[in-house]
Amino acid sequence: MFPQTGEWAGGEACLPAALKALNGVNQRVDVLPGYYLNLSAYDTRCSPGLGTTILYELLYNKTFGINSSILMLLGPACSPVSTAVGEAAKMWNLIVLSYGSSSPALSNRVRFATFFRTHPPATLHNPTRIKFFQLFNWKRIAILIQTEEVWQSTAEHLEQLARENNIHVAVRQLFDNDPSHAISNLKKDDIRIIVGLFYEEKARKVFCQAYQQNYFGEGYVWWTIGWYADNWFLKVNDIDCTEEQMMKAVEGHFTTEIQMLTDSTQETISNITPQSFVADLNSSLRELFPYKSVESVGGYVEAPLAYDATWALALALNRSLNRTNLEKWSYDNSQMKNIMMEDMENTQFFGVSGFVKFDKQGNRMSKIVVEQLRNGVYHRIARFDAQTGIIEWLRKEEKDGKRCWNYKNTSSMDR
Ligand SMILES: CC1(C)CO[C@@H](CC(=O)O)CN1
Repeated sequence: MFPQTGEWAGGEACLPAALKALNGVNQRVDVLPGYYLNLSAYDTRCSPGLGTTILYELLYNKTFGINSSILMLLGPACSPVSTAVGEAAKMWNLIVLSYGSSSPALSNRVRFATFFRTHPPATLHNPTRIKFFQLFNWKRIAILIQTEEVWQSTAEHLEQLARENNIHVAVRQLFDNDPSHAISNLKKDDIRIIVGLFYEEKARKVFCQAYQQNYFGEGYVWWTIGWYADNWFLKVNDIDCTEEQMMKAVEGHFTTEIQMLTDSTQETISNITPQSFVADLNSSLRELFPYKSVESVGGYVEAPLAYDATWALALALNRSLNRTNLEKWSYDNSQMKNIMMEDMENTQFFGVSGFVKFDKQGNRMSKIVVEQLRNGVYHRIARFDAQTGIIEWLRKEEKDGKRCWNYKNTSSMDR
């Protein structure tokens, strides 16, 4: 399931990436020997209703020319579609492997018993936020949340981690469309460290309000999401602030985002390096989307996750060959589903998105990259691995952590 339009058209780049992985799998004699894996792709348009309809057609009407059961589902991408399809799929013992869904709700193993994902949940940002608060002895924070399930469940997880690490969440402000009241409450409570959980369009409204209420500058530390468009704060046509005002409001804020392409130059499971994967994908995307820059093709950043998800499915099926007969697969074969679940949980390999391994909730863990905006440009300053607790500083002047942001007096920020 690869959305080509809708809220997030991630399938634009992720389908070509998945097909490249499939091609690699089918060329290997040591993976699924004697079998040829075929992928039938469908555009869900990021719609839960359409995704559920496609699932039903695949399972029953065979109108897609499929004369046998589908073994596994690659996708959906968008969280709302994964929520609908992922909850239904378990009724047919169907393994679902998403490459693009970030909703923390999908970690619920009761609702989504057969759901796996190579795209980590949004909650993965939280250990990194806590790590930095500890580094700078920031004991009192606030969370500003757009009323969307993905952000509210991320906020709940962040509050739980904060409590466990003696960090006080002094204010938790929710807003739907207009953040002005929430911002004035943060200012009234003299909050200095703010974690903002909202989509890009709302981020513009938040920082425009912060400017108008003079709630910005060196005494305030904003933490937001790193996967907005690079110049998101300059798209001022939907807010009543100028570009210059927005530049002032957003200056110095930090972002966290999941690292989806490894920095390694080592060959991956598919015997190619991550760099040659990118070069190959770019040339394909230039042909498919000649009027777009490759970076602006939907799902470009997540394409490595789709490539690795395809390899993960193939390797899991390959493992199951030793214990079952794929020809015997049918939707009422729960015993075989259990074998495939175990094989998914035991599948691990080095892919183009880094090391791939699924935890008991079907989630894959990754590193988190921390950036800071300075004079309108994002600078990568650190990378954090929540599993090892290791922080890598990516710029030497930050090594001692003291001169990171040349604030004259950090004590003003630990209030
Ligand atoms: C980082 C992002 C853009 C988060 O949303 C994901 C889509 C979703 O969760 O619906 C895709 N990747």
